[in-house]
Order: sequence, then C-alpha cells, then structure tokens
Amino acid sequence: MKYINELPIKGKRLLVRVDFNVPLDEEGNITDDTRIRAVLPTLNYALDEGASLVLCSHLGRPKGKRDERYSLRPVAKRLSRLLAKEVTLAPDCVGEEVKRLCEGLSPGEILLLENLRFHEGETKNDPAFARELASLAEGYINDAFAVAHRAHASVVGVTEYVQLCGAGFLMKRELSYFHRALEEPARPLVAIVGGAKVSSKLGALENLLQKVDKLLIGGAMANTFIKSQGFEVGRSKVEDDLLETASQLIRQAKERGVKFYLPVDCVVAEKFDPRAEIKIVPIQEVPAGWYIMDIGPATVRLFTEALHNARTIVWNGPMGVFEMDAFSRGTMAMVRALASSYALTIVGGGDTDVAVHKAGESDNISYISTGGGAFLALLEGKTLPGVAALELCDPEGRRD
Ligand SMILES: Nc1ncnc2c1ncn2[C@@H]1O[C@H](COP(=O)(O)OP(=O)(O)O)[C@@H](O)[C@H]1O
Ligand SMILES: O=C(OP(=O)(O)O)[C@H](O)COP(=O)(O)O
Repeated sequence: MKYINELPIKGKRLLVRVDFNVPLDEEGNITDDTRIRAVLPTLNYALDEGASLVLCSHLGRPKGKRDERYSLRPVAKRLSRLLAKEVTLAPDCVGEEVKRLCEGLSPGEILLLENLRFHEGETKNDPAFARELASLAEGYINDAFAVAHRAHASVVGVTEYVQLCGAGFLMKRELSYFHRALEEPARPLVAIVGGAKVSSKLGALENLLQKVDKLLIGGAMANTFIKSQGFEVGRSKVEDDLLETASQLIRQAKERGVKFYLPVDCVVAEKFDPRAEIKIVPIQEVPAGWYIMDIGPATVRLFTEALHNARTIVWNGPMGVFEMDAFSRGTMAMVRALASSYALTIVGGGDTDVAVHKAGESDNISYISTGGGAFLALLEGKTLPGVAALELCDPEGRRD
C-alpha cells in the first residue's frame, strides 16, 4: 500500500475520503472534533504540495436520502477554522454542479462534498456511484480509518476507477500502532476487554486468545463468564446463550497458557439506578435480584497488579456503567493504571475513548484509535476492506 508522501500528488486534484462522522448536539454543534483534527496532517501535507482537495465523508446514517440534520455544514465551518482557510461546502457529493465546482478548484483550495450517505449508492458500493466520485479528481487518498471496515463506494469501489490511490497519514498511524500492539508486540502483551456484550466481541476474544499473554475481562461481558463458572449474577446483564462459549474460552486460555483474569469483587446496586442502594461484594456474594454495575476495588488492585510487568496493553470496553458517576470508579482506575504505565498503551472503542477523556488522561495514553467498529474488526483479526482495496494498487498507486 502506498502512502500519500510516496505518490506524485504535486499540483493534482485529490479526492480525499475522511471520516468526519463527528458527534453533534441537539442544535447541530460539534461536541468532539477529534476526527477532524486527526486528518489535518494529511490535508496540510497535500496543500503544501500544491494539490487541490475534494474532501468526502459520511455523517450519521441518513438512509440514502437528503436529510438536513446530517448535513456536513458544521464540519465545513470547523475545518475552515482549524485550517485557517476557506472550506466550501458543495451542495451535493455528485452531479454536474459538483463536478463543475471540483474542476474550478485552484491549487491549495478545498471543497467539502455534502454527506455521501445522502445517496444509497454509497453504502451499496454501487459501481456507477463510485465511478462518479472517482471522476471528480485525478487521484484518491483514503484517510478514513474509522470507516475502513465498511465496503462502501467511497472506501472500496472508488479505487477501481481512479488513476492514483493511496492512504493518508492517519491511516498510517492507526495501522502502525495496531501492528506494534498485536503483530509484533513487546511482551508481555495484555488485553483488557470490557463493555456491554460478549456476543459483539466474541471474534475479538477468540483472536486475542491467540496473541496475548494475559486477558483481563470486565464490564457487563464479565457477567456471562462469571455465571458460566457457576456464580449468581442476580439481574445483571448476561447472555445465557453464551455460557458454554464463555466456559470454552476460559478452557482455551488455559490450554494456550494465556493468563485469564475475571473480576473478584463488584459494585452491585439494588436497581439499575445510581440513587439505588449500592454495595461492594465479593463475586461469590452477588445478592439475588441485584445488578452488577462495576468492578470492585479488589479487582482494580488485581488488574493493576496484572498490568505491572506489561510492555504492551490494548484496551477496548469500559469496566462498568461508567456513564453514571457512582459506577465509574473501576473504569477510571483502569484509565489511570494505563496512564501511569511504561507500556505501549493502545485504546479503541467509542465508549472507552469517552472514558479516557473523562478521566483527563488522553495525553498519557500512547495511542487512542479514532475507530470503534474498525478497531474491533482489527482486534478480530480481519482485513479491513478499505485497506485491502488500497493494497490492490500497484507501486505507482494504480489499481490492477
Ligand atoms: N456491568 C455493566 N452492566 C451494564 N452495562 C455495562 C456494564 N459495564 C459496562 N456496561 C456498558 O457497556 C457500554 C460500553 O460497551 P461497548 O459499546 O462494548 O464499549 P466500546 O464503545 O468502548 O467498544 C457502556 O454503555 C456501559 O454502560
Ligand atoms: O463512527 C463510525 O464508527 P464507530 O462508531 O464504530 O467508531 C464510523 O464513522 C462508521 O460509521 P457507521 O458505523 O455508521 O458505518
């Protein structure tokens, strides 16, 4: 795969796929612009090379029809401020007028196309739509790691029709940190997996068991493992159809010599409510009818101890219902454990990212991925379709 700095982009008009799928509040204000800031190195490099830029992105899931709530207008405004440069928002992402606007760009100018998902051809990877996108520019750069797990027209199809294609610096950073974490890690390599469900991360757990030295499980997904070992979990979130799978994973870990850690105590609540009665109990003593809401202090000590000799730590999924302050201690303590570690620390997942920011420790983590689903797909050992498409390009950046 070629990166932007290895391709002849001088003075060219480039279609750059970015992931500007940023969170908006009810008034349409951007509440977190991390994904916009993350592609600035690529944009600035291309502008310095005298390229003109046609940026394209999706925002939300507008179902193939124009819907003003999902307009990229707020993004154009924010990007313009971040680059200290005018960013024009096109009225659409394809069509005659858009084509004319693209052809009128001078070196150093930027046009942001309107939401790609206003057309159903995007998510359907429709060849005609992909060809139309490709026709807007002389070359294509994909810097949208967070959507690289989707085989969509602007991620995959478009590469078949452009004369030049490659990846941007964000893509490079994401893949290289991932490589350092899971392909050639400094050992011991420890993975921490939490969050809501075993089912959504089963593939990741199975793949991680082949790679890690230690696996630490927290969050609601730990409940299924705990129950599979014959313990009472009250009314906690649990996946009864996966009890046997959970036992099997524990057995697999043993066979592979992977050290497998489950919570030894937990914070329980009488109702799924921060104002309900709360207790800390050993995992063997969860009262019938109560809810496990967080890992307990003994588990925090155990997990922190397990991280002590780690040289690489990968984390996805919070340890408890961290959105409620009463149940955020376990997750916050794990963020601090990572932040004070000398290991290479890599975090991915929307909620995990929020937790790291909430703890004010984002500067003390080696790398926080901009992807949720894409990061999980890598943890599952999958090849990302967006990356696979770029790998089909020849050394000159042309697709075979
Ligand atoms: N013990 C628990 N009971 C219920 N929900 C939990 C528990 N622990 C964690 N969760 C929930 O899991 C969700 C995050 O899971 P997930 O989406 O897998 O994380 P990420 O987005 O980081 O991949 C959070 O909303 C959190 O409240
Ligand atoms: O925000 C995204 O994914 P994420 O929430 O898994 O990080 C990407 O922009 C992909 O969006 P999608 O899941 O609607 O395809």
